[in-house]
Amino acid sequence: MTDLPTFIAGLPKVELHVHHVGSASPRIVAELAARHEGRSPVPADPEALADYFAFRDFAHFIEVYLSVVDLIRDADDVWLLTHEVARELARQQVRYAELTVTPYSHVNRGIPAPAFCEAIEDARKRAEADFGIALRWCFDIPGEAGLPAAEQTLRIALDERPDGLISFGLGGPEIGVPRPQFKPWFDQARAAGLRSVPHAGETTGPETIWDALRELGAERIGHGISAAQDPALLTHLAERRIPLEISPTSNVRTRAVPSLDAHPLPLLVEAGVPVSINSDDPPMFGTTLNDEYAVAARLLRLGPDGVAALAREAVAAAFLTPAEQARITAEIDAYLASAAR
Ligand SMILES: O=c1[nH]cnc2c1ncn2[C@@H]1O[C@H](CO)[C@@H](O)[C@H]1O
Repeated sequence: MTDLPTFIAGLPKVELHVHHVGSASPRIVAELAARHEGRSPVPADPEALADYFAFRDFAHFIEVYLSVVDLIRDADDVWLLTHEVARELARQQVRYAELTVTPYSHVNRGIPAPAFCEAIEDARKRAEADFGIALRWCFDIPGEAGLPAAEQTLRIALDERPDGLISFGLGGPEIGVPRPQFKPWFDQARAAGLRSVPHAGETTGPETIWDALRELGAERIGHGISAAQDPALLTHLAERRIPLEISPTSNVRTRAVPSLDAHPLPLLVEAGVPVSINSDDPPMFGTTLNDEYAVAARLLRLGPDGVAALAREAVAAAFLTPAEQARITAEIDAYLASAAR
C-alpha cells in the first residue's frame, strides 16, 4: 500500500462545495491582474498574494473575495478562469464537480448574463473534452447583496438556464443575512427543478441551519458545522440523510473555528451525519481538495479504506443519476482494490 497522500492523489473523487472565483490560482490571478493593469489591490506576485489571502475574520474574507471578483472583467476572463479551475480539479482526479458561481456579481460588474453563461458553458464543454471532467453549476445568491441579488440570480438562472445548471445556493456572510427572507426565490428555483444548497451554520448557530432546511428546502447544507451544537439537529440530519458540505481548512482560515483540531467534523461523523469533504476556495485558503482529504483522514483517523468511503459518501450526496453515481463508485472501488495489491 502506498502512503496515504499518494493514495489520495490517485483516488477518483467528486467535489460538491467549491467556488468559481475562489478557485482562481495565483497564476490565474496574476494573469487577470496583468490583463487589467494595476488598479486592483490584488497582488500579481504569488508570494504577496499568499500574504493577501490572510483573513482577520469572515467579513474580511468576503472583502478579499470580492476584490478578486473585480479582476474578472469580461467573458474571456470568465472562460480562462473556468477552464483553468477544471484543469486543476481534473489533476486531482475529480471526475465531477458542482462549481458554485455567482452570476449577480459578474453581471453587476458589466458582463452581460448571456455572455457570462455562454463563457462558462463553453469552458465546461471544452473541459469535458480536454480533461474528462464533468462540471455542473450551482448559481448562488451573494447574501450581502440581499433580495435584489436574489431576484437577479433567479432571473438569470431561469432566463438563461445554461445546460450545466443544477442547483441554487446562498453564499456570503450569514451574520445579518437571515435565511427566511430568501424563501420566495428558493421556492421558485425549486419549482423550476433546481436543487437547494444554501450555506448555513458556517459563521452562525444551528438556527440558521434549521431555517435553511425549513424555509429554503435545503437538500444539502453548505458547511453546517454549527449543527454540532444542537443534538436534535444532528439527529434530524442523520435520520433524513441530509449531507453537510464540509471544508475544514476554510473554517480555520475564515476564523469560523479556532483550529483544525477543534473542528467538529469528528463529532458530526460520530453522530451519523452524512458529509462530503471539499476545499471551498482552495488557493485562498492555501489548500487543495487532496489536502482536505488528508486533513479529514487525520481528524477521523482514517486509512485508505476510510478515505475511499469518504469519496463514496460525496458521490452519494452528488446530484448525479444513480447510474452516474454507480460508475464513479465502481472506479473508487477498483482503485482501492488495486492500491491494496
Ligand atoms: O466559505 C464561503 N462562505 C460564504 N460565501 C463564500 C464562501 N466562499 C466563497 N463565497 C462567495 O462569497 C461571495 C460573497 O459575495 C459569493 O459569491 C459566495 O459564493
